[in-house]
Amino acid sequence: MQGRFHLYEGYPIQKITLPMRVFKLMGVQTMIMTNAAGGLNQDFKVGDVMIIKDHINMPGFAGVSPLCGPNEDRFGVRFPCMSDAYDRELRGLALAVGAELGFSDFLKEGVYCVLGGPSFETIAECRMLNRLGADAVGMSTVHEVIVSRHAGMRCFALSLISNKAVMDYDSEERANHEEVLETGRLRAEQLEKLVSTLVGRIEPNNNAC
Ligand SMILES: O=P(O)(O)O[C@H]1O[C@H](CO)[C@@H](O)[C@H]1O
Ligand SMILES: Nc1nc2[nH]cnc2c(=O)[nH]1
Repeated sequence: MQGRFHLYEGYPIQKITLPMRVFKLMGVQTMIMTNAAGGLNQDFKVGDVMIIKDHINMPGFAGVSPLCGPNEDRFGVRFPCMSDAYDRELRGLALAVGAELGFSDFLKEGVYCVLGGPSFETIAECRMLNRLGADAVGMSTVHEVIVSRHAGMRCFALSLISNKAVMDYDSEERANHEEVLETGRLRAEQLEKLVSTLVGRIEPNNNAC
């Protein structure tokens, strides 16, 4: 996909994730997703690329899930497991490929937290999310992962740390979308290289879920 749909654009969550079911019907077995996210982990720098190892689904806590409603049995079970949402093998492969490409300095692993947006977080919200165990915060990806996993597709996802979440009341920094876009432009080539090399290393017969 070029781009994606977001809750903050007003789309129902089932429409946001409809493409995942189309991919499943087309025979796709592995989903690779990328996003831009604010860095909550104080060790992260702008421009770091975080391999997502787990997520915190804030809208899910409030009952906003793409799987709400009657279960579509032809895709998956009523109560899908999420403790293995981000494929361990692909994460390891991505770290190895990143090292080979000389990207280890900016390649990290961590937990992504999704919020509804479109407002960026307050300082108190950033502090809370960090204490809850989130390393990065954004407004996408998790809904797609949930529907992909429900349908038995493997998931791999990367967050580009496009800005640092503001955690300090004395800070003059302000989250803004221009910085998000600019960081994306600066890392685009390396991200493309990382993903295309990774795709070339995925064994077709490794894909069975
Ligand atoms: O998650 P993606 O769409 O990559 O982008 C992230 O960056 C945008 C905000 O700057 C929001 O869309 C947020 O979700
Ligand atoms: N929620 C959220 N989404 C983002 N996308 C890019 N940066 C951010 C951020 O700081 N917060």
